[in-house]
Amino acid sequence: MASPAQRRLRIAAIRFLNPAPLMWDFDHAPHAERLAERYQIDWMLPSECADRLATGAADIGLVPIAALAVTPGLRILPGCTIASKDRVRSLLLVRRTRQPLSAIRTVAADTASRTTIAYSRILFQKWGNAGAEFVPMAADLDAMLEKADAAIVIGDPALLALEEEANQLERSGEELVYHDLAHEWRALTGLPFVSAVWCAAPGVPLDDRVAEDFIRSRDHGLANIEALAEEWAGKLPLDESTIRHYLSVNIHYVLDEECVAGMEGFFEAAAEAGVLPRYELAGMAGAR
Ligand SMILES: C=C(O[C@@H]1C=C(C(=O)O)C=C[C@H]1O)C(=O)O
Repeated sequence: MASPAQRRLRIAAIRFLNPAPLMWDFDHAPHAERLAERYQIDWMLPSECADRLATGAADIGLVPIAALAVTPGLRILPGCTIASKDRVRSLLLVRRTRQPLSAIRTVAADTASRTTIAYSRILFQKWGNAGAEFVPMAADLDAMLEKADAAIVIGDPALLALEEEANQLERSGEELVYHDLAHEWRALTGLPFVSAVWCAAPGVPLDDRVAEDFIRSRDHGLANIEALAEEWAGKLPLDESTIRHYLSVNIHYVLDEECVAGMEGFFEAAAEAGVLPRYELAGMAGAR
């Protein structure tokens, strides 16, 4: 087999809307052709990105940060993130209005997620409900709420569930509360909600060019939000203004000092709550 230095780097990418700005150069002229010589992109759910890096089936991946605490040897590429500094819209806890957070016994937990599930376990403890049981399920709000008291959904299915909020009441007759988990986290901790970062698997040789390719792609993506809104309005039943707001306000793509502090706060809280093994970010500096 060719060594990683000889073959293309295998990239585990997330197939939701939110990473679209990070992926711009890999998907669009004039850089896509050159990058395709160095990188092979595979599209999948966030939890699968974590699994691929853990098993060595990918070289670099957009990895839910919770995976850092359970996968030895992952290295964070500087500069890029999927984070949110307040409302995110696509990380939802949905519960029945009549059942308060402290009374929820079972939570259907989106199998696409690693990070949001860990944040939610911490939040449930902070809400005085350490006993809530998390049951893994595919993202399908109606099916989840049939099986469990509440549901956590992330990514595109969450954005669509929020759009459907009004119809949902009509369809099921059940009044639901939609908690924006990034907003809840910010309200309780004052920290941004960091979901994912680019990571390299153990043993994968990294030169500066790799980090530069990803940072440049992010910058080009952020300069092309209008084009992305138009492009994605054809792929998802969302209007351009919703997508534009999501990509330019709800999601934050720069792994800056505040996000590094957010990650440190998350790992500290997760270890204290017994949700993840203790993990220290090794002297990471935030990007500007
Ligand atoms: C903001 C989001 O962040 C995602 C949430 C993740 C998780 O919960 O593990 C992982 C990667 C991100 O794509 C989202 O998809 O809605």
